[in-house]
Amino acid sequence: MNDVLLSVTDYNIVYEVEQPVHAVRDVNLELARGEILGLAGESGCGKTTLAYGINRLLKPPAVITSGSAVLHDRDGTDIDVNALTSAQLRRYRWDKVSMVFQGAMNALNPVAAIGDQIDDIFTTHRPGMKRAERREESAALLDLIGVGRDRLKSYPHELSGGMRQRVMIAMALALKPQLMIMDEPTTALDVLVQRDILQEISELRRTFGFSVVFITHDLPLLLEISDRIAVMLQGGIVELDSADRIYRHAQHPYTQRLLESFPSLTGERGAFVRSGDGSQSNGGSAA
Ligand SMILES: Nc1ncnc2c1ncn2[C@@H]1O[C@H](COP(=O)(O)OP(=O)(O)OP(=O)(O)O)[C@@H](O)[C@H]1O
Repeated sequence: MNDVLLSVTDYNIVYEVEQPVHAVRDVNLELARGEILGLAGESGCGKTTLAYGINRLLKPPAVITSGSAVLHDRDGTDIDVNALTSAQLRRYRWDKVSMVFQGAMNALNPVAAIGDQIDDIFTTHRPGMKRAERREESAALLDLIGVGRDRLKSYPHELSGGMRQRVMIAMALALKPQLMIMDEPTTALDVLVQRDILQEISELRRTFGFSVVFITHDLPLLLEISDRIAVMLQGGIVELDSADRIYRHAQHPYTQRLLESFPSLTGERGAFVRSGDGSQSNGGSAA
């Protein structure tokens, strides 16, 4: 099996408005299977546009003007994302690649029990599954993500924001995708809740082997959870390296400035010193 899950090559996206906005510029990126890649950079640098491109969620006036995104499926086929027809897209999204947005928890249907909402994904995408199997899978997902199967019959308003966001993550995991794109998935949540959820995502990807593209403004948080970090500036990736090297030896002046803008990183060293194996740091505040 190819160790690379996704190859993005010479990728450009333009919003074709009166003054065209070149939102993604000549991006080249290879995402490894099982890797957590952090996407950092200030507001407007093109992070969401790039993620939408990879998931074919862009709408006019956005146009992919050149380049390609290829997903190397675990079954051995290469999927040219730009070329997918709408029927193929239905299988690609959720099945191969899923996405969790900031505030996704508010996208839950307020008048349906969460168990039924997870069940719906299986009904749509796995029509061969029997009702009892769907129920068991939904229950297992709620256990997995720390909500608990006893909540199957709960309605969204009966759950905290953190629990609702966990339900959205459970839904994103339902079909065992190979890539999860998370766009500020925990920004709206309390810092401790956020940490618990991120810890679980990190463990789950070890168990299931999916890759994560994690988008956030919160560089300290990215340094903790990412294997590698890509730093974007004005649509381009200016630096891409292991989180550890970004933290200790950032090369690009913009990355250095970005690090300096977080006093918790540049003040007393230690708060965010990552362990030698590049995994979890010894904690520190991302607040
Ligand atoms: N529909 C649109 N029409 C024109 N320009 C757009 C549109 N959507 C986004 N842009 C522009 O594209 C650029 C990239 O935006 P994008 O939302 O991808 O950045 P971002 O890094 O994700 O920002 P944020 O962190 O604030 O979400 C910005 O200059 C933005 O103003």
